[in-house]
Amino acid sequence: MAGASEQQKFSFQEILDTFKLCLTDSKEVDLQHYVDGWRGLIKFLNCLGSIFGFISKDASSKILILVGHLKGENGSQYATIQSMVKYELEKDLVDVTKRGIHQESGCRTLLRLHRALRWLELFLERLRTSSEEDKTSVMCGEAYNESLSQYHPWVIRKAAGVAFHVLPGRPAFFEVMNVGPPEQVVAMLGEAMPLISEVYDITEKLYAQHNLLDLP
Ligand SMILES: CCCCCCCCCCCCC/C=C/[C@@H](O)[C@H](COP(=O)(O)O)NC(=O)CCCCCCCCCCCCCCC
Repeated sequence: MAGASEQQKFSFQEILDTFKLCLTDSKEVDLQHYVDGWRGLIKFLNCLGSIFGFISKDASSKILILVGHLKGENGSQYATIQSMVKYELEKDLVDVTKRGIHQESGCRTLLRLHRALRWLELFLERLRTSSEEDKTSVMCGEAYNESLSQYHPWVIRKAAGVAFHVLPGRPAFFEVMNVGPPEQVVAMLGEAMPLISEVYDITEKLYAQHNLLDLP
């Protein structure tokens, strides 16, 4: 996040603002902003405790792969998710049927984050419409079961379930989000959700068009 050091308190608003910047005028998804949005989320996750370390580590490693592409000699091809897909498919840089020599393709790496974005969408929507007595662990678990879990083996699902249990309760969770009183959190989410959904939907359609949704 611009200007904020790792330890500094940050607002969840900043993270969602970064995601908002993802959409270009022609409705393409800017990869640098997408990556920055995830960086913010990982930072937030790290504030929740070391039990989430295995999750943030995996997400960070995927971010690093994408940054490598962005900073690489063909970086300009990675300006948007659309240009990345076009470039990698044209140059045969994607393992379409089984894991092979292109395990770190932008397409397969981003797909993992894209699937996690669906979890985020479902979780934030639950958070937005929740009431005081609702449990974040339940909201998080339900969102996970409806999305990301289908791509994970049993051990990961089990570990994720254990981690969800130690999530702070709704009031403390809102506190960490550092947005203001609950009404303000709800309003902020209401404003940001449509944009996150749009980023998700555009990516989903693009991947479907090119048969990339099952990349190994
Ligand atoms: C608030 C609690 C946050 C809980 C996060 C829920 C998601 C649980 C994901 C569990 C992932 C476990 C780590 C390992 C995953 C990998 O096996 C698997 C497959 O990778 P591969 O094909 O390269 O082998 N990787 C993935 O599916 C990518 C997972 C990326 C997860 C990123 C989660 C970031 C969460 C950010 C939290 C922000 C919370 C904001 C709420 C207000």
